[in-house]
Amino acid sequence: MSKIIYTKTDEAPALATHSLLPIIKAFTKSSGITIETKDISLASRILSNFPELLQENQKVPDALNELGELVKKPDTNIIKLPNISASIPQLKEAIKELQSKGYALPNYPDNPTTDEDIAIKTAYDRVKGSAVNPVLREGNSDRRAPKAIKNYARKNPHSMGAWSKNSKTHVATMTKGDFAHNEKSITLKAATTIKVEHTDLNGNKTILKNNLAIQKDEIIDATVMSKKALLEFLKEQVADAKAKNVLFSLHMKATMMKVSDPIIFGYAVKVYFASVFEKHASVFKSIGVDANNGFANLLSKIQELPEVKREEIEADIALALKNGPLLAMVNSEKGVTNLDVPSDVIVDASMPAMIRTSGKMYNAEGKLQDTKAVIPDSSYAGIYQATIDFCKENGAFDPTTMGTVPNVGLMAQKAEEYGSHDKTFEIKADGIVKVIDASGKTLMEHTVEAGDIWRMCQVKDAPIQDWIKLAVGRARATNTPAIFWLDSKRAHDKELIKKVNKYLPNHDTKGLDIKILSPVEATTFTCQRLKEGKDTISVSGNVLRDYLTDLFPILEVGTSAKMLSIVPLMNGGGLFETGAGGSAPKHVEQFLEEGHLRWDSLGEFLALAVSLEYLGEHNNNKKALILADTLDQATDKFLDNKKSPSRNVGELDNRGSHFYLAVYWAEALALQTKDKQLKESFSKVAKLLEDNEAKIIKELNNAQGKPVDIGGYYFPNEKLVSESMRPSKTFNNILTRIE
Ligand SMILES: NC(=O)C1=CN([C@@H]2O[C@H](COP(=O)(O)OP(=O)(O)OC[C@H]3O[C@@H](n4cnc5c(N)ncnc54)[C@H](OP(=O)(O)O)[C@@H]3O)[C@@H](O)[C@H]2O)C=CC1
Ligand SMILES: O=C(O)CCC(=O)C(=O)O
Ligand SMILES: [Mg+2]
Repeated sequence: MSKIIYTKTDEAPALATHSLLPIIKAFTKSSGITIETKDISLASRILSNFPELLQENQKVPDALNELGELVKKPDTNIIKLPNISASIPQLKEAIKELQSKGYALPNYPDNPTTDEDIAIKTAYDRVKGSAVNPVLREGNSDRRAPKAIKNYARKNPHSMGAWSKNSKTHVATMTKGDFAHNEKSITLKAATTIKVEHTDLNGNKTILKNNLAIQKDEIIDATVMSKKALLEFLKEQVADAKAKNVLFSLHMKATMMKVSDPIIFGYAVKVYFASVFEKHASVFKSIGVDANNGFANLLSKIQELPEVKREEIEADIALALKNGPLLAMVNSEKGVTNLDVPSDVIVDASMPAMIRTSGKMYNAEGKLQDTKAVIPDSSYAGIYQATIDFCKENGAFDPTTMGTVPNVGLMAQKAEEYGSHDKTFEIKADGIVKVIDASGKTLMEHTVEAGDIWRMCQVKDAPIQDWIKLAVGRARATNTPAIFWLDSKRAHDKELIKKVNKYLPNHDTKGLDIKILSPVEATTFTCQRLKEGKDTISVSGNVLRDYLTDLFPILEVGTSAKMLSIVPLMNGGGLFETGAGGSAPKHVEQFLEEGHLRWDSLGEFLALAVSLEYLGEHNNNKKALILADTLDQATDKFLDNKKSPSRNVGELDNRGSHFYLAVYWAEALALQTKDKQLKESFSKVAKLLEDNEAKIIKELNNAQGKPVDIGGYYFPNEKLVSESMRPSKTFNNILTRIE
């Protein structure tokens, strides 16, 4: 059977799906292809965790779990759109919305004490943060900008802010006491089962993790972020930002690093507003202010207080803001700061956006200003400073001439930091944390203090071998130099370098240019080549995969939404991610306010083409191959004719862009000669679409310019969304008539 699974997710990509999916279904129906949808939206993931509390008609299947099984099967073919990785504030909003719609869900217990509350929190924590991608990614990552996209950017460059040598923008990162400096790493010679044990100063032992199976040849690391060192660092940075008159901005990955980074974020909030937190400590405790959920949590909690108290605290906040450095803003019009919500500023997207904008962010007056970008852990922060240094020295990159940086990323089976949440702990008491194997031998140990964040990461051998193979394959296929971004001075990378040296000789690398450079050296080397118009493959671990596949695409083509993002699954199937970015909450905001959706579905078009090609080859479905080929032609024409959504209301938006893709796809199918049925059928469709173009565009554009009600945010009303995303009766009728 020829089946493609299309994921239903959240926010802008979910809205776009309501318009695009009916087109995809209509175009593939006659080719024996089934498109099945699986709902992995945040709302659906919440609901599937509490079947016992829901009425029969409210229950939803556990689609994520089903997909998690399917990705291990050889013929699976999934198109995965970006989904929300929920921070606690987002999770709470989603729960509230579902409760208001009659779903008897419990509140999120902040400080559970009873067994029942602990069980509820555990269930919600399964949904929290980046809960989807690590489950589906049973393969490594191959992300690149296709030629057509690069050519388009070269001919139609996006704006790039100029860089000045005098820019005061810089990255601030820790020089001691962080994860990078405390890391220890080993490769296991034999399979074992380990436990993680904390012993306090009185000799009391607590098992933090038990029975963790480790495979032969697996690399494990352990490290710790010192709370004291972190606080000292944050205090220095707040003072230094004030002294240098630059914006204070914090760039974390509180969504993906869902245990460690909200805690670090919370310390930044507490340090910035230290005077307020110190003066009102007992009041904050009584109303349950949780800085880890952001400054907005404080603002909303104090609403519960009597007016006099609230006003006193508000005055103290205003004073702290006046005395402290200016804060980078997420939305200056609405007064949303960089410290409001931990998921508003996510390092992979936020740093490139800043670099693209001359190294500036917005201040409270809505003006761009130089910035101190605070990235506490120094493991990867250096790549941004190196990029900033390069831009200061050489000026901004020029999209019309610059090369490209595809990435091959080690990602499979929850590799490295992005699989560490279940092994990350906020330490309760001073003492020692040991990783102990099945024979009782201590493999690694750290002296810790209360409040430190200890974590362990794993990466299995098979994914590493697959990653090296993929890197060589891409270098060979494109005859492009490949750089392994690995630091010979870092404990984890040392182990990885041994494996690269061991497994590279298994491949034919004759004539290929393959190097290992530290991330900072690799950045400078790659940027230099990039500027000269030369291409360089970055072969990186999981975190740098994430960072680099936003950084370079945003500089090269304006957005990572235009990336081809393939995950060849290790057991043979294909996971085709759409773009390399996220679910664009700002786009939903605009859509709800003015009925214009600026989401660009290019990532979906690219993913669909490779998914159809995969299906054609693996299921011997010739029609699927024709659909793939003609879709690529349609995408080329779509770019040539500039049919991407505009940012402005009243102009072509996501829906109109889908219409043009349909026109060009039908035309390409009508022109091909390999399949008579497709030719005949789509000749009629193409004609109908062309003849009705003006009418359809009018119907689509008429739907803009007014607020839209879709009956919810996380769990909108399907009918309302569908109606608002498919406002052209003429277009809808043509689609139903495709045979
Ligand atoms: N694969 C996945 O599932 C991923 C999920 N996420 C999740 O997405 C959410 C938002 O993350 P965030 O870091 O803000 O990053 P986003 O990538 O969603 O947004 C950053 C900006 O990139 C631009 N952008 C992104 N995609 C498109 C597109 N298709 N068309 C046009 N412009 C686009 C938009 O710029 P502008 O506003 O200027 O138009 C947008 O505001 C979070 O919940 C995060 O966890 C993030 C990354 C990957
Ligand atoms: O899963 C997430 O939270 C984000 C994933 C991401 O940013 C990426 O893979 O590029
Ligand atoms: Mg990313």
